Amino acid sequence: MLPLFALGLGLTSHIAFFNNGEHHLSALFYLKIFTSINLALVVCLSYALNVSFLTSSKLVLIHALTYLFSLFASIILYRVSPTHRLYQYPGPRLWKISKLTHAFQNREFNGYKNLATLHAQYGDCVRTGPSELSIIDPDSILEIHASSSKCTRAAWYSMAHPLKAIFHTRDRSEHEMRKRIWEQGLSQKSLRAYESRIVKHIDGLILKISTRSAAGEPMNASLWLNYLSFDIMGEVGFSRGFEMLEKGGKLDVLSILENGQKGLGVLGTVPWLFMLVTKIPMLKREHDVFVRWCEKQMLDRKKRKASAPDIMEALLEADTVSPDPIEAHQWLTGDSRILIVAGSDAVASSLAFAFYYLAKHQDYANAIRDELVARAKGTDLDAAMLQKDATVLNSFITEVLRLWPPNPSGFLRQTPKAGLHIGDRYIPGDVTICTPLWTLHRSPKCFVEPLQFIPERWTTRPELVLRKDTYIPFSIGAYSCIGKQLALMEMRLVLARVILQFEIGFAGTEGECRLLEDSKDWFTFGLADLMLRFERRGEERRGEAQSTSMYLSLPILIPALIDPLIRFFSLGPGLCVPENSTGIRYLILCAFDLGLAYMWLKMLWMGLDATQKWAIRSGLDLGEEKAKKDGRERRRVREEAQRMRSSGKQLE
Ligand code: HEM
Repeated sequence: MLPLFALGLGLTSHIAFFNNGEHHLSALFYLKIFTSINLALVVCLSYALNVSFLTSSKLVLIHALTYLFSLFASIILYRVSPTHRLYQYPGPRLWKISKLTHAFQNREFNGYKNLATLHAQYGDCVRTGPSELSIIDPDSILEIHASSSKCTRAAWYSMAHPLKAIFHTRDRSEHEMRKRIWEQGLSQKSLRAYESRIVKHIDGLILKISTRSAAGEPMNASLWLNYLSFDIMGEVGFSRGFEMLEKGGKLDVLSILENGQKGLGVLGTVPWLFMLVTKIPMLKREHDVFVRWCEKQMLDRKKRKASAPDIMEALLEADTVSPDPIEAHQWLTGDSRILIVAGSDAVASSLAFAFYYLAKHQDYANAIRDELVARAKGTDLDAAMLQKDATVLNSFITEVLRLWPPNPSGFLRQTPKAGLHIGDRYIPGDVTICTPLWTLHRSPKCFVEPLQFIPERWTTRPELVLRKDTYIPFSIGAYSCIGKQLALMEMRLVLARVILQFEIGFAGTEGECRLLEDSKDWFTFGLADLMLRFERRGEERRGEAQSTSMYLSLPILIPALIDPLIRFFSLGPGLCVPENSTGIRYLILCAFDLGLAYMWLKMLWMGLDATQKWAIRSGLDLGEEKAKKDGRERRRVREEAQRMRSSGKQLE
């Protein structure tokens, strides 16, 4: 009788309870309740039936297992049965039964590749979970993501619980409120204020590249770009330098970030499991270290008065007016975490893939360089000019983000209660929809020659773009990337400055570079090594230009500069200022000499080609502070290069 009761209870709890609503936040609670009830039953039965604990335990265990068997059998049968609301959608059977299959398939952090394989096999709309579809139908994008869409964020986003953050907010109005606070630190005015501070860090990278290039050493661009984006994020996010570029591998911050993120690539596919794991002390250690580290950055910033504006400023201000201090703390910790991950990881990976294509396609690097030289017309490389005039550079970046969007597995939305019509397809309510960006951006329905890297599709060959509305590396609509303009500004500044000063090539052969094949999908990319060789363009050109200039101007410079001095100190007859020239006549002749020298130099300058001019300018334009230290710095670079050569030391 009792086993029958347990069977019935399993069936009923599935139909009446587990089959409705969301349960991912309560996994640990259910586990505790189930264990407690069974322990209580052991004790009660032992007293009620007057049997030993061992006997009552056996009895309870049999019935608990019967209950679980009935519950899971019912769940599994329903998920594959024709009565299931997603039955008509094709997909692998094991994925339909449980998202655990998805997690298992992602065990090598290859989530985006798994989704691409499924779409190749099953078409544009694949059932990737009991209640989940992955869709790359071009007609679905606006329906799912545009501001007018009725879809909201899926259960996946509440994984940071109990922390709160803009990225983890599912409620539209709450999200809108938080977004308004974030926008203050990312307005056009703020971006303009960040620019020079960002350039300072880019100069730091250029110095490192110069060192390596002078020593003839390759460098792991994946690593150094990570350091750079992390430093920039520290600067504009928290007004503090993490000094990653300076200290390099000596800091383990990146491994904290890496360990905190990794779990998402596998367990992120099963939100309830992720929540469970991040609640169990033994298992949540890595995750906790990461969250605590982010919290510490936020608390440090809270104590300091920043000398310049940053993104945290508005968030901290909102904190002071919040009525609930605990909730305010959760918001700040959660948002700091998002700022640290989103602000550094996505830019680093986009830049790494950009450098890969620069090394692979030297002709694009040359085209970008020529355009920058022509458009800038001798002015500085500021962000506004790059955004407006650097068409080739911008099309290059756009194409990199098409082929390698930093969130390759895309993002998840949930259909409204009433369901969603996409063309003649009906998707029931409360279904999770995944938009796998990597696969979508490579769909032949959206782009001609979709697997080829062709930046011209965004400029001179628009016929290669079939569906522009499917290009969404930053997402679109209410939940789209709030840091898009900051990210693009960083990318443009880094690429323009490096391309102007260096030739970029693979350290080995292109085939030896495994960036595209071996980078991991941790929701963002865990980058594989990208070993590049940089060759300074400015250095030898500047040398050339300067020595030619010195050589040609000597005949005029010597009399022009020395002669007046000779006359002034009455050291003897002048070379070209006549001996009897005094007073005003003397001054006029000196001015004439100097004017002549200036014209000579000007003519020399005009004789240089545009790239040589840029090389000289960018060499002189490494920031005020550095310009002062230039001589010292170059000596240091030479010495470091010498040391590395003699010891054969690899810094990475
Ligand atoms: C190339 C670089 C970047 C790319 C491709 C990118 C892409 C994205 C995407 C696709 C989303 C939406 C995800 C979703 O809805 O699930 C997003 C959200 C977000 N991104 Fe970025 N991102 C980049 C850089 C940045 C930077 C530099 C910041 C720094 C502030 C940033 C901050 C954010 C934030 C705060 C959100 C959450 C927005 C919200 O919930 O309203 N991102 N990003």
